[in-house]
Amino acid sequence: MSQDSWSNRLFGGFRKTSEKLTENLTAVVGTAKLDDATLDDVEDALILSDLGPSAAARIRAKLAEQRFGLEITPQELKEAVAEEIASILRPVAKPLEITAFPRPQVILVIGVNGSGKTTTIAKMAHLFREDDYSVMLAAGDTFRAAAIGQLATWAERIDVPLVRGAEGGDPASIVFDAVRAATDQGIDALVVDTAGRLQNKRELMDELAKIRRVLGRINPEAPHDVVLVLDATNGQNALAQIDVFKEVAGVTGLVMTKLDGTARGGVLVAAAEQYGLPIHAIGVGEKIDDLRPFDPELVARVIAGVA
Ligand SMILES: Nc1nc2c(ncn2[C@@H]2O[C@H](COP(=O)(O)OP(=O)(O)OP(=O)(O)O)[C@@H](O)[C@H]2O)c(=O)[nH]1
Repeated sequence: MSQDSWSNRLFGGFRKTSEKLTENLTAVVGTAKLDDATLDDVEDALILSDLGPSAAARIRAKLAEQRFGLEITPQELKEAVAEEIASILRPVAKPLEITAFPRPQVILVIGVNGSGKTTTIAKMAHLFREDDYSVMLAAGDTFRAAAIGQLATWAERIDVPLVRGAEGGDPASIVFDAVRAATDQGIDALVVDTAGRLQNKRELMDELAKIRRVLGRINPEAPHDVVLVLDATNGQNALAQIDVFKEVAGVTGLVMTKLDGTARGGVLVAAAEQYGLPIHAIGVGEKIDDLRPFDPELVARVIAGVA
């Protein structure tokens, strides 16, 4: 997809988030001087738009430092906010790169059911292939037959090999078979789906620990990545999931999905500010090419409503 059509898609996807933030910001400033009361209102507007208290305080402090007592128009305010959002997003924007040697790079994908995990796996596979990497998928979520079936449908649709077992099978043994097959076939990236049963933390933790042990026996570096998929529509609750999964699985990076059609896209900024984990990509739709590595400058402008 061309950069232009992706930015259009992004603007469309983030429309609700950006409308909410710009409405909140525009309500604050007429052509007022930036005083304490206005800064309080700006901070509140940012919190209301899900950017989180910590990012809001940081942006407020920066605005105060640069413009306190000066007149500011709504447009200037949006531009200043965009710049501060970009400075929060820039350090965490890291595309997932295939660098493992020996191959394959093993990427565990975790997240609660319904977060968009399976769809994201297919989209990630598609992105890797666009960069000429070979990909294999492993259906490590054996808890539900539907999860295996859904991954199989995607694998077929995008023509990528899939290693799967029976419902209720041992995920670690599927992952073991998958790594062996991927190694034999010289596959670059092995993307592993996992169960998302957060309700039973102990079981999930044991399951992931077992997958890690098995992987470690084949390749001490594996898994190379543990990517947490978050659903932006969950707002602040998505942040709580980072805490839990960090504890259960040792997250190395994030993908945030469903940024289209939600007014809660500001949570991306909150996640970046509060956790500092790499954000590999963002999803703005259900189609195969609706996931892209994220460009912090563009996303910041889109969120703040600066065209
Ligand atoms: N609008 C939108 N929908 C998405 C996005 N990513 C995934 N979805 C949809 O969200 C729903 C859940 O996605 P799945 O990929 O099935 O999620 P999962 O986490 O694997 O969930 P289970 O299949 O229940 O384990 C599907 O209808 C997807 O099409 C996105 O970026 N935007």
